[in-house]
Amino acid sequence: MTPRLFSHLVKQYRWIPFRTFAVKRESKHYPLEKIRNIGISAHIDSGKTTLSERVLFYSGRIQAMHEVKGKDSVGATMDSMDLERERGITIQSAATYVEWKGHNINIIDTPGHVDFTVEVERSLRVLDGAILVVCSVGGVQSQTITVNRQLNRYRVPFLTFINKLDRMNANPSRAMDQLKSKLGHNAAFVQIPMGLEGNFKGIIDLIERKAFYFNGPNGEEVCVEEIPEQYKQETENRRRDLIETISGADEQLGEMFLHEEIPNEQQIHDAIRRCVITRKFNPIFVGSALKNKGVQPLLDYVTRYLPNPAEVENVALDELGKEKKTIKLDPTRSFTAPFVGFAFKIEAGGRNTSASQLTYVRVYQGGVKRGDTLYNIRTLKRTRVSKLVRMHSNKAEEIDEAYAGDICAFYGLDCATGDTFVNDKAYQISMESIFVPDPVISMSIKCSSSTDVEKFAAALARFTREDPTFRIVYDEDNKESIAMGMGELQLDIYAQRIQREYGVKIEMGKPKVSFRESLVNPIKFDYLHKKQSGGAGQFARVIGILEPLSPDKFATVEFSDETSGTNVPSQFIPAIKKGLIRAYEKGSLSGNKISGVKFRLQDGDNHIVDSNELAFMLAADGAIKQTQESGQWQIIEPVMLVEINAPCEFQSAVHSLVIKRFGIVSGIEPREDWFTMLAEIPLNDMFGFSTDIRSHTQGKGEFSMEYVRYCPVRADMSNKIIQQYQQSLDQSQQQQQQQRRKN
Ligand SMILES: Nc1nc2c(ncn2[C@@H]2O[C@H](COP(=O)(O)OP(=O)(O)OP(=O)(O)O)[C@@H](O)[C@H]2O)c(=O)[nH]1
Repeated sequence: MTPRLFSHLVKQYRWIPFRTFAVKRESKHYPLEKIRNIGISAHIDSGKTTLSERVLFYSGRIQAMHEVKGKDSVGATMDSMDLERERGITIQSAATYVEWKGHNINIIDTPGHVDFTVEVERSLRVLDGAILVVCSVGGVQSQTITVNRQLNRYRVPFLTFINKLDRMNANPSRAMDQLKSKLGHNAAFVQIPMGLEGNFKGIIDLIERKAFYFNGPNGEEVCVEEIPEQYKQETENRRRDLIETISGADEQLGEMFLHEEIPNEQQIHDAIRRCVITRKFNPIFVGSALKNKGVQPLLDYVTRYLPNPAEVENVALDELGKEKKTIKLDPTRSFTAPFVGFAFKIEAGGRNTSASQLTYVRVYQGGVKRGDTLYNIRTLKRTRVSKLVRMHSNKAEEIDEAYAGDICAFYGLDCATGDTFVNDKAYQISMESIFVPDPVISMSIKCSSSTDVEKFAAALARFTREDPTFRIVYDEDNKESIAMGMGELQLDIYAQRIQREYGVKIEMGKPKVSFRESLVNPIKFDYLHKKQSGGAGQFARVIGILEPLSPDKFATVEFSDETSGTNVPSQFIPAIKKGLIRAYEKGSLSGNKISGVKFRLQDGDNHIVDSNELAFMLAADGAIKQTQESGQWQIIEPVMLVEINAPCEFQSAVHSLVIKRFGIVSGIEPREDWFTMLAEIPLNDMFGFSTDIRSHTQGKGEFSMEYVRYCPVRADMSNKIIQQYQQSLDQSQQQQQQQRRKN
């Protein structure tokens, strides 16, 4: 298939329609104070989905509970995709809502695997609060650190649920110490457990000084009793710790503490709420989702401590006017203020359905009704809201209207993830988009049979549209399509989805790491692009320095306009930037992208007639080529932070495995008869690691990893990559010559 045909097919299939099963549901109009938009986020397998299932059950949203990979083979409600149920992992974030004691809680369950991190990113972007789930055995793990970073990025208030207290070696105190030491949280218990592991009976609320038991076959009967004698002293000690910790963060309680006044229950609750909303304090709750203990009180505290949509300041950027300013959005739930909605997730559709694209929208201001006309601020295109729904996992429930603070979904909107919608074309404001990390891994991808090309293109068009971290590029040198993503698991899941959902057999190449090229030392450039071939000529000159960025910025590029005067007219700066984007696509050492450089434009030249955008674009491109010829370049690669958990007897085996893969061990933490090892290992040396770790630990070891930074590759590796690239260039040259001769 030619690249043109391929890209034509990809474009043509962008609009595959999707779900049909919307049911009509009465939408209740909640006041702002009674709304909570929350996410459940955590490291892999901490119990997010299991917890969501309990929340749905206790709130009466579902009639029966099913386990993740449970014996009944039904699977948890929020893991609706077949692959999620089979593998017992969450792949896509899923939205639902419940009513809890007069409150409307909109919930998004997110995946734990780092490969699907954009799902967490987009959810946290639109939520007002979160539950951070931590396993009482694993404590703070590598993905907990990532989630914590994401919570910080969007300044999301959160509380922590330490789960799995029924497990062997459960240790909630250690987990809390890690939250303090590893994540710098100002944390204290609000609840403590009565017993642990097989002996875990219930929880004690430190503020109310009450014991909670969860009886009945599904823990649905919450019994509140006096605290057993044996826990009374611990309760008082922990309660004191709690008040001291909050007093350090909250002015009002701090004042009382100084004057040795004893705060009452309400005053403690109020102080915690203030500190949670301002992110000064992390209250710790405990329980076991699987054993149905601790979930109902957790929900009570979600409504008590986490903010309602009006308590979180949301701003948008005024796109009109020279100086862009931020505007505070009005959270009032009415049609008075102009509508502002943010598209944070897209489902571009399955194969045999008739409705159109489903777009998840968080409403930030005003309201929207079915039939309303909206404008996409990025494209200024107008669209009609043909169908408005609320999502309950994979089920769409039709509603008539949505207001500020709601999370809903629209059918038929023409948009991309991160677009802002308004109902008044003159009201041009946009909201900050979602942080999308760059892909770190790639594989060649093709369909086995030429008859499936159309379906294959349709599948790729859909998945690249839905997931901004999944990208397809066409490699001209090797004449093949390359799928790029965040990890082997993500690409493997898409390969399986293409086969299952589109019936297309595909072949994938070996995974390849996304190497990059970066500069070693600063280098000056002075490039003149001049062309005179009859008619209008082209003239543009750019002068400046290309500098390497610091290693922490190796994955980015920067540009600075340091010109004075009019040698480079300011209207050509965007064209220069465009030229750079093109030039950075392919380095000359290995054909990989260029990054980690700063283009400092200091001077240049123009011609009154012959200078135009194209000329300056080509001049920028030429300047980069010039620096490639004369500068010293290096190849850089993504390095991962790998966390390995295994029984202590395998520590030296795991250590040598890490060293063999060129890893640098940054810490080993023993706990009971297990240890946790942290190491930085190049992603390129991680292939097949899961098989190795299993075979070196009799199947008991497990690991997770996340991207940390780009680093220069080893010298031997660098030579190998350069050699391979040169060989592939020679080969394609020979093929072209042969082709020419044939023609
Ligand atoms: N012993 C015990 N196991 C639990 C508990 N909660 C969850 N699990 C188990 O832990 C495993 C992972 O649970 P999930 O709910 O899928 O965890 P998750 O965080 O949603 O997983 P990902 O989304 O794939 O990261 C499942 O086998 C659950 O049955 C708990 O409280 N105690």
